[in-house]
This record gives sequence, structure tokens and C-alpha cells, in this order.
Amino acid sequence: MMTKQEPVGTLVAGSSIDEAEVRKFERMAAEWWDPHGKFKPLHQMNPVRLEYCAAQIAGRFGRDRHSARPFEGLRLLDIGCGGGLLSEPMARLGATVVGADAAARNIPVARLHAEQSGLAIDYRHTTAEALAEAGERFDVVLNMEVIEHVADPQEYLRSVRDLLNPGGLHVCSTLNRNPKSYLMAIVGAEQVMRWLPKGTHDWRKFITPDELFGMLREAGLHPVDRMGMVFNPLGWSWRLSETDLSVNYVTASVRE
Ligand SMILES: C[S@@+](CC[C@H](N)C(=O)[O-])C[C@H]1O[C@@H](n2cnc3c(N)ncnc32)[C@H](O)[C@@H]1O
Ligand SMILES: [Mg+2]
Repeated sequence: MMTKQEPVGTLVAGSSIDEAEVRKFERMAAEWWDPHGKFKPLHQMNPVRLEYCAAQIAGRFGRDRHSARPFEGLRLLDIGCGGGLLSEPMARLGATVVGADAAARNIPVARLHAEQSGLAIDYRHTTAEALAEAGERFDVVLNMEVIEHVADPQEYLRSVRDLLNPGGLHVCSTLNRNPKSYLMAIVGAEQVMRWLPKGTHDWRKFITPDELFGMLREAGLHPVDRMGMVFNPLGWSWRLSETDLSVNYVTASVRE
């Protein structure tokens, strides 16, 4: 049954929101923390992307990744945070975390789970551009599996740049665009395996790593790293790969 929803498109003028995209996530909000639900692929991917983010943050800010709370004192924004699958581990590692999402229904789900986990995370129903306009600044901005869902990726990345302190780090993961990613992410994941609801992704909105590097530079960010995230169907596990960025990948860049 549908309950009354806040109009998501009226947050700010010229916003990054693609309303149809945000509605999709509104409908799935209750499932965020079900490891076997609609976000199963993100749960499975979480250890490797956490490893990547943590290593990049530790390297950038000279922290010891294996100390108890290595990111103490760093202000981190998880934009398009969903249910907070990455906001929570980042808070556990000591970062001061703001989680922002354009889908209103994600926020209470994320808040409740953080509360149950004993974590203080500032979750907000807002957008990158609204935060930038309000003058918010962060040491780290995470942008995980979001950019393929926004209205205008280039404009969106400009807002992300504005949100970073000079020297700040941006980590961005998304899907490559080629015949293999169509086969894996659309045919495989949505149609055959049904890991994701049909229509979760629009292949045309996928971005190649070179295109993303170009957009990052255009936005005033300096790309420093790219890495593939590869699914192994035999072990049902994910690994990082320096050479295989053919489907899922992640980038790191810095605001000079
Ligand atoms: C695939 S989910 C990823 C969630 C989370 N980053 C993760 O990886 O676990 C994409 C999220 O981006 C949000 N989103 C879509 N468009 C957005 C926008 N323009 N601004 C902020 N969030 C947005 C959706 O509501 C959804 O929660
Ligand atoms: Mg996605």
C-alpha cells in the first residue's frame, strides 16, 4: 500500500534529482538492511568497497588504518547514503558522518538502524547541491553507486567538489558502459538472477572510467586512483582488481 510521499522534486531548483530514479529507491526503502533483500548485491560488495574507501582515506590523511578509530576528527559526507551501509562502518572507524539522500523514506530507516547499532550519524533528506549552497564542507565525500542515478552527473560532481575542503578526498563507485556490463548488470542481475528489481539501472546512464575521469577533472577534481570491483559467482564474493574495471569500479580523486 502506498502512503503519502513528500514531493522529492521540490527540494531545490536545478537539482541533481531524477524524480523517477528517487521514487524507485523510495519503494525499496524498508529493505536496506535485509542482506537477502533487494540490496543484496550492495551487502555483498560492502567488504571490498569498505576496504577500498578505508585504504584511500587512511593514505590521504596519513592515518593508521588498523588503529581503533583511525578517522577520528575527519568530517565525512556519504551522499546518496541509502540505508547507511557505508555510513555505519565509517562512523565506527571514528569519522564524523553526515549521510544525505534524496529519497525521504531512506532517512528514518537509516536513522533507526544507526540508533540500534549505537552510532551517532547525522542523516538528512537533502541533496549535494543544497548542502553545497548551505556552505557545508567535508574532508571526505563518498559517492557510492549514486552517480548513475542522478539527473546530470557533471553538474552533480561540481556540487561534490564544492563540498570538499581543499585537499579533501572524493570516492566514487559506479558501473562501466560496454556490452559486458549490459550482460552482467542488466541481463544477468535484473532479468536472469533477479538480484535487482527490473529497471533498477538504465545502462545508458552507466559511465566509462575514462568518461568519469574527464568529468571529475572538468568539475575541478584531480583523479588519483581507479580500481575494478569484480564479482566471483563461484565463491559469491567480490574482489578488488587493478586490471578488470569492465563492470563495477571505483575511483578516488582529490580537490586541489
Ligand atoms: C544504489 S543506492 C546506493 C546507496 C549507498 N550509497 C550504498 O552504496 O549502499 C543509490 C542511492 O542514491 C540516492 N539518490 C539518487 N539520486 C540522488 C540525488 N540526486 N541526490 C542524492 N541521493 C540520490 C537514492 O535514493 C539511493 O538511496
Ligand atoms: Mg546503481
